[in-house]
Amino acid sequence: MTSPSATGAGSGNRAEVARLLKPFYPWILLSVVTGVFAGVATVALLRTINQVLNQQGSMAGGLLLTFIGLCLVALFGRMASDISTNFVGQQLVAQVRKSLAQKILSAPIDALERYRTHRLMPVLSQDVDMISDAAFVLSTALIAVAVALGCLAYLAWLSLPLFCLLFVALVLGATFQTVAQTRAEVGFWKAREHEDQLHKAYQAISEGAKELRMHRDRRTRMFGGQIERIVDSIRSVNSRAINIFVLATSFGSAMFFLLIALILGWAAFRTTEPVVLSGFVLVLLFLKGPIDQIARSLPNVGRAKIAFMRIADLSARFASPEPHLHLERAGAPQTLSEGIGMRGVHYAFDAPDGGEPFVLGPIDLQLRRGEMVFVVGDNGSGKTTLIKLLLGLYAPQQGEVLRDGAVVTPQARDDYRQLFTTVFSDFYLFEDLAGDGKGEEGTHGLPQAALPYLQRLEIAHKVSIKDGSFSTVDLSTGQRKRLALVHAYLEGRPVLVFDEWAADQDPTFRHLFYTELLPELRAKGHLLVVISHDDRYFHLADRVITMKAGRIAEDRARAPASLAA
Ligand SMILES: Nc1ncnc2c1ncn2[C@@H]1O[C@H](COP(=O)(O)OP(=O)(O)OP(=O)(O)O)[C@@H](O)[C@H]1O
Repeated sequence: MTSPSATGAGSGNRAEVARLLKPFYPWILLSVVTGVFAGVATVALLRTINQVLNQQGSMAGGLLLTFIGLCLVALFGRMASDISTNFVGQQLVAQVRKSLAQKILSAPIDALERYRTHRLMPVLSQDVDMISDAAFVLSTALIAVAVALGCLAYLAWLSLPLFCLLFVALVLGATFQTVAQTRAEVGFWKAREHEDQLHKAYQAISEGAKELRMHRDRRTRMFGGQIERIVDSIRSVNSRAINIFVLATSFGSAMFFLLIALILGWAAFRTTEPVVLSGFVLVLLFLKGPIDQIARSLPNVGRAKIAFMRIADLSARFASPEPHLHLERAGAPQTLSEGIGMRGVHYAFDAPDGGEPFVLGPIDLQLRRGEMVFVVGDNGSGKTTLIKLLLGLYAPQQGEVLRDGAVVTPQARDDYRQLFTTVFSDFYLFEDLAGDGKGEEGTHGLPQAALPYLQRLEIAHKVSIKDGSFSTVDLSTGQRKRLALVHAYLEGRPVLVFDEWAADQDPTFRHLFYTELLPELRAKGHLLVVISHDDRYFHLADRVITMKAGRIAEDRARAPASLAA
C-alpha cells in the first residue's frame, strides 16, 4: 500500500478515522474544555505571580485565596482532562480491537485470502498498540496546547507590539515544525511499510524454520538479504524522521532564549513597563515547558496518525461484511432432506501478476443425502475451489448453490454453512470441543461422547479431555487430523467434507478410514464429500467426480452390481 496522500485514498481514510472517533466526541469535548480550564487557571496563576512580583507587599488575604483557588482549578482541570483523554484512548483502542475482530470474522473469505496475514497481524497488534501509547501522550499535549494558547492570550493583553514580535517568531517556528512533521511522517509511513515486509520475513523464519535449517544459502539470504536489509531500512528511515523532529525541537528551544533577548533588547530602546517585561520573561520561561511537551509528543502523534490510517484502510477493505453472518446467536441445528447442488456456478480468481486467472465452471451438480462422493483430479484442477463454493465459503459469481432444490440466498448462506463439518487439508484444530448439541446435552455431555471416538481413532492414549477441551493438540499431523475427525463425529451435521483427510494417515488407518469410517458415516445418513488422490479406494465411492481445468470432466456413478455388494 502506498502513502494515502499519493493514492488519493487519504480522504476516504480520514472519513473512516472520523467515523471511529465519532462516538467519543462528547468525551473529547470534555477533555478539551477541562484542559482549557486548566490552561486558563495556569495562566491566571502566572499573572498573579507577575502581579505580586511587581507590587509592594506579599501575597495575602483575597489574593492568596484566589491563588489557592486557581491552583485547585488547574489541578482538577488537568486531572479531568487527563482522565477523559485516557478514557477516550482506552475505549477507542478497545472498540477498534473489537470492531477489527468482528470485521475479520464477517469478511468474505476471498477478501481475507487477498489481504495476506503478514499485513493483517501488524495492524491488529502494532498499529492498535501505537494508538494506545499515543493516547497517554496526547492528554499531556492537549493541556500543554491549552496552557500555551492561554499564555499567548495573556501576553497579547500585556503588550500588543511585543506580542506581535513574539507572534512572528512563533509563526516561523510553527512553519519549520510543520515542514519537519510532514517530512517525518513520510518517513514514518515508509518505515511502517517496511514493517509489513519484516513481519512477512518473521513469518517465514518461524513457519519455514525446518527448511531454513536444511538450506544454508536460503538461510543466509533470508537473514542478510531480507531481515538485515529491512531492519536497517526501518532503523535509518525512523532515525532520519526522529532527527528531523530533534532538529525542529532544538531550534524551537533555542528560539525561546533568543526571544527573551529580543524582548529585553526591545525594552532597552523603548520604555516598557516593568510588569510587562517581567510578565513576558516569566511567561516565556514557563512556556518553554509546555511547548517542549507538545514538540516531544509530535513523533507519537505522527506515528499514531499513520497507525490510524492503516487501521482505517483495513476497516475500509473489510467494510462490506457478508450479509446475515451472525456473531451473536448460535442458531438452531440445520437439517437437510434431499441434498445440495449447484446450477451454472462460475467463479474466477483475480489474475496473478503476468498470469491467467483460474476459472471454475460452469458447474452443474446434485449431491444427495446418504451418498459418498469422491472429488478427484490433478493438482490445481479446482477441487478445493469447487468445495469452497459448495460450502458457501465463496459466493458464486454466476449461477446458484441449491439446498433441497431451493436457491441459497446471501441471507441464508450462513445458515446453509451450518449443514457442514469440514476437515480441510490446511485445517485449523480448535482445542475446545464445540458441538451443535451443546445446548441440549450441556457442555458436560460432549467430552463423554468424545471418548469412544478417541479410542476408535487410537489417540485416547495421547489426548484426554479436560473442562470441555482436548488436553493437547501438540500431535503429529496425522493424529491432529484424527482429532479433527472427532469434532466431525461430535457435531453430527448432515454433510461431512474431507479434503485429503487420509493423506497423512498410515496405510492401516487409511484403509480403516475408507473401508469402515466413511461407510459407517454414510450408513448414518450423512452426505460425504471426499477430496482424494487415493485411487486404490475410488471404487468404494458411490460417485466419483473428476475435475479437470476447473470443469467437471466426468461424473461417474458406481456400477449397480458393486453398489449392491
Ligand atoms: N486464493 C487464490 N487466489 C488466486 N488463485 C487461487 C487461489 N486459490 C487457488 N487458486 C488457483 O486455483 C487453482 C485451483 O486450485 P485448487 O486449490 O482448487 O486446486 P486443487 O484441485 O484442490 O489442487 P490440489 O490437488 O493441489 O489440492 C490453482 O491453479 C490455484 O493457483
